[in-house]
Amino acid sequence: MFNSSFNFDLDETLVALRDSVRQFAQKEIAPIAAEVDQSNQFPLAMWKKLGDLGVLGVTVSEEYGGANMGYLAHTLVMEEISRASASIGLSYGAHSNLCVNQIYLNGTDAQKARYLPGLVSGDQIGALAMSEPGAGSDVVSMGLRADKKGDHYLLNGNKMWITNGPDAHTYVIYAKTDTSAGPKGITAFIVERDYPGFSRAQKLDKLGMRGSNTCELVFEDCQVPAENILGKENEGVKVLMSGLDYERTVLSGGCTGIMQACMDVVVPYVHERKQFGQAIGEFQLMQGKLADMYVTLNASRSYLYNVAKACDRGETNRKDAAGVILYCAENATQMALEAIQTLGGNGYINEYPTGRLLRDAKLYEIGAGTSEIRRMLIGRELFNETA
Ligand SMILES: CC(C)(COP(=O)(O)OP(=O)(O)OC[C@H]1O[C@@H](n2cnc3c(N)ncnc32)[C@H](O)[C@@H]1OP(=O)(O)O)[C@@H](O)C(=O)NCCC(=O)NCCSC(=O)C1=CCCCC1
Repeated sequence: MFNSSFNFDLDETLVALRDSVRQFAQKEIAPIAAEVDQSNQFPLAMWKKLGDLGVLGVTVSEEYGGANMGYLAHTLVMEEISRASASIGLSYGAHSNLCVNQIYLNGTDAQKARYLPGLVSGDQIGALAMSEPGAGSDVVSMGLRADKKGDHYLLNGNKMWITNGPDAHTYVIYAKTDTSAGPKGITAFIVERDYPGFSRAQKLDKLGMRGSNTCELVFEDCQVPAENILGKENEGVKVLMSGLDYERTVLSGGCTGIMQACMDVVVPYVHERKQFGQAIGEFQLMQGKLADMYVTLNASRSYLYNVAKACDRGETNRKDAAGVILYCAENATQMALEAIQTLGGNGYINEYPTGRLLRDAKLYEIGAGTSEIRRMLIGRELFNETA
């Protein structure tokens, strides 16, 4: 393992949190990373272990069992778990940020009391569903309908590519309560897996992140009590958009975790691997690769930790949330490619983790908004604010 001595101005509490999660992740998660990838299966016993570690509600107040440590802390946890296994990191992020944090930020006291303790302890698993087969980048055009019938809503339609979908007990779902009102007709709901009319379709067979379970969700006259609206009726776009800013920030820790995992493989390898009578790390071209990886990881972390600190100050913004994940995700993919190149023939066989790191990294250029959507959001905002 390679740990940089540069500490990015993290205070003692954050360093202690990062180090304890690192210790746990290297002991409990790293040894099963290849296995969960090969088996295409998240290890369900991990949820309780993460709950016992106290990291499933990092942004949640103590009242609901959380650690109340904020977004930078959450990002550091995401990074250390993803460094050990990007798949387990992704499922962790979907549970703790997309589901738990959305309920914490937008829920009523009754909703928070009902759902958060079980999700934070790891007894329950959480997911969030926004994308649909026909609404990915253009998520606001979603077709899942929610029609009011007395004291409940009837949901009809599908959600697609849902992380933790096969296993979750609690889902944050976005649906159209007014199909003629565009973004002003979207409502967020909390859906429990046992609600009548709700089902999970088959698990998806993905290129990477194979240890993170993903599926399609099906709603056929699914009955959801009106009290399960998260936020206000027809104001779900606010929940969705602000959630994306936090999601893009915290999930960027998945990218820096993958970059760190690349360093963890490459640094010892250039010492051990001998060619032309010497360690390949003696060659300047290899030292150049090391230098580029180190600087790229530091630059990514610097941007990320600063955006996470802005979230902690209540100053999150769409441009930098999109910016940080754009930068970190593309760097993670490039770094995984360089790690494969550095290991040569060994980098290309599955005995080494580099191929998995590349397959896992690619997800972050697509999920939580594609690179193209991120560039569009940043460029449009920059152009408009400088007009
Ligand atoms: C969603 C998006 C940003 C939409 O763009 P447009 O240009 O239409 O957005 P725009 O015109 O800016 O806005 C629309 C309306 O919305 C209002 N509003 C915006 N922010 C807010 C806010 N904060 N509060 C209240 N209203 C807001 C805005 O006013 C507008 O309404 P109006 O038309 O004026 O009536 C889009 O660009 C995007 O980003 N797609 C990727 C989705 C995407 O990221 N999925 C990923 C899902 S998959 C996923 O997350 C994971 C995958 C795998 C791993 C786990 C996570």
